Amino acid sequence: MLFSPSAYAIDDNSISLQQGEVKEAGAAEALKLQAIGTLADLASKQTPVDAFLFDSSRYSKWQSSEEQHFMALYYDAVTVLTSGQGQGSLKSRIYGSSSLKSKPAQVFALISETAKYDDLLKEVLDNAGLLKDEPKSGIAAPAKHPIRQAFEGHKARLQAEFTRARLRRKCPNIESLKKVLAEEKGLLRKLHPRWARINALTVTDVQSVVKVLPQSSQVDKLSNIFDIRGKGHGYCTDEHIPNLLAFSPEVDLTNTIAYKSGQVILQDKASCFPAYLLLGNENSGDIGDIIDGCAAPGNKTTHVAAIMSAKDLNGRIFACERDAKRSQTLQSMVTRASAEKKVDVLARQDFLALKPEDARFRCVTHLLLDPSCSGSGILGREDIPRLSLPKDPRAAANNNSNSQAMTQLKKRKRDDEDIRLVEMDLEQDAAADEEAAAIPATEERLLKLSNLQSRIVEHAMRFPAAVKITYSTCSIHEQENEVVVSRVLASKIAKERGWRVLPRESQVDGMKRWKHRGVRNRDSKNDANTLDDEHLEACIRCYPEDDQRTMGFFVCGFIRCAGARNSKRNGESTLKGSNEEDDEEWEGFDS
Ligand SMILES: C[S@@+](CC[C@H](N)C(=O)[O-])C[C@H]1O[C@@H](n2cnc3c(N)ncnc32)[C@H](O)[C@@H]1O
Repeated sequence: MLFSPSAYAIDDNSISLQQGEVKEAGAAEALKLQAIGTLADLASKQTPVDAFLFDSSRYSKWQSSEEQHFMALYYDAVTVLTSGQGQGSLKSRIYGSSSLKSKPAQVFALISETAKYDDLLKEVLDNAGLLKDEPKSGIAAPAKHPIRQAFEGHKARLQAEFTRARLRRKCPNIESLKKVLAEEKGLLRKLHPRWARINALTVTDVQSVVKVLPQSSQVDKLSNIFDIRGKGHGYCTDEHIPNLLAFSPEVDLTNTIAYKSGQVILQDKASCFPAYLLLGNENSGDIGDIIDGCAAPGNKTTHVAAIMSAKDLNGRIFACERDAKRSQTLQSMVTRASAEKKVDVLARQDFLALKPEDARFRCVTHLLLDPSCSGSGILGREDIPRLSLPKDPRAAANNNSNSQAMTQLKKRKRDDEDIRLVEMDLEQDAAADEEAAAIPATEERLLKLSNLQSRIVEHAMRFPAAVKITYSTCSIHEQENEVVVSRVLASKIAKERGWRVLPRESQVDGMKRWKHRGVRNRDSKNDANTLDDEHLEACIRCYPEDDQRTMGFFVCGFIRCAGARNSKRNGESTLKGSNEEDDEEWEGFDS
């Protein structure tokens, strides 16, 4: 029997195997076949699962190291799926494994992509009777590349069955087949757009950029970007965040000049909330300098810079990052977004070690805090597959002897290489975030995280001129969200300095209109969420896989009451140039 679709269930971004099912003869080999097909699909980036079926010859020319890389990747996938069933989610099994030769992110992407097409592959393989012919050891053969050889041996039969499977679904072409398969699996409901923020630091006219992007026709509803029935995908302008566009996930913007030159930044919609909430409503008189306390890889930092530029605000942005490697990514991202003139990267700097009374931070009025969290809102790679694959070496043979063309080519390659390095950094950061998300969110872990998160917000409240803070996480857990807000509001420093939550009615328009607000006692068992209804209204939540199609996210704004801002005890009044004559003591609010 083949690897049966009933042997696993795709649920909540994880695939869990039911014990025993995959031990059937040939199951592992069938999965290897599925893996090859899907891998071929991802490698070609233009045709779906049949890429290998129709053109397996292309892979026979590949260098052995690349072949080995491919082989290791799907052997790893088989290992993951056939061992450790019932021991945690797919993600935790991959990221927790010490025996994989390939990158965990690639193995995850391979399996989740394969899972999309397993029904079709099963049908094709079943009908081709492939495993029936090789009953003992599946389709494996002993020579150099057994799976490919076995596959090629049955190619004609597989091709015929594949065509029949397509025609049975009344699909005139591969593109429509992909769509039907996605519908069969209910994947369309789960599809996540490719969110793209147009960078106001380099672009003044959004339309001029959109014109040169793939899928440049505008659709009116978000759900219509997924409507690919022969009409093209189009893009949709977001209704909450300025300069944010949604594309179909199949649209690859990373190859465009606009992306490479930093005019377009790929950033989930929810991740755009904090900077917009922090600055969207502010005028030049309200703002001094800004600290992004936990900045890498820099999406929110560059968003802050873009809003400041669009509003013609003068302050500086201090972008603080504790981790050395991620500090480099942050610097690259700041450069790529053309934000260097506005941003001082404080590399390897623990935000908690910054001294609020340091003269450098005298004029810091706004702080954005997006600390490490459980990452439970991060969408799995089955929603956003990102797989780096070796390049087809034949593409490189396309050389030109003309020296001018060669020079241009070299330059482009250098540029591409730079982009690739930043991409790799971002990819590794994303993988690390996913890795963190794969660690079980035990009560103990959530409590530790929430302790640290509360400390970070309370530390921000100590900056003498600070008047506004946003706190955000990509977690769906109350313990890291509303509970942190409760704890912070109850803290000594918040009371002393007159901090309170930014009420919904004072929020910038797009955030005021956002429908998902804070929750109480959904998962916290310790009654630590003491927020009243008004506080909950002030909190903003995002849920993965609802009709808004964002990742899971939380953000809350804090502001300082007017009376407290003028208190001399708290340092300077609010902004640059304040005088220091008033010596009265601020006693703080009671609650
Ligand atoms: C969730 S990520 C931030 C994502 C970032 N805001 C963005 O939008 O691209 C959290 C980052 O904060 C850093 N971090 C955590 N605690 C920190 C601290 N105490 N000081 C400085 N950086 C910290 C982590 O290394 C990590 O890079």
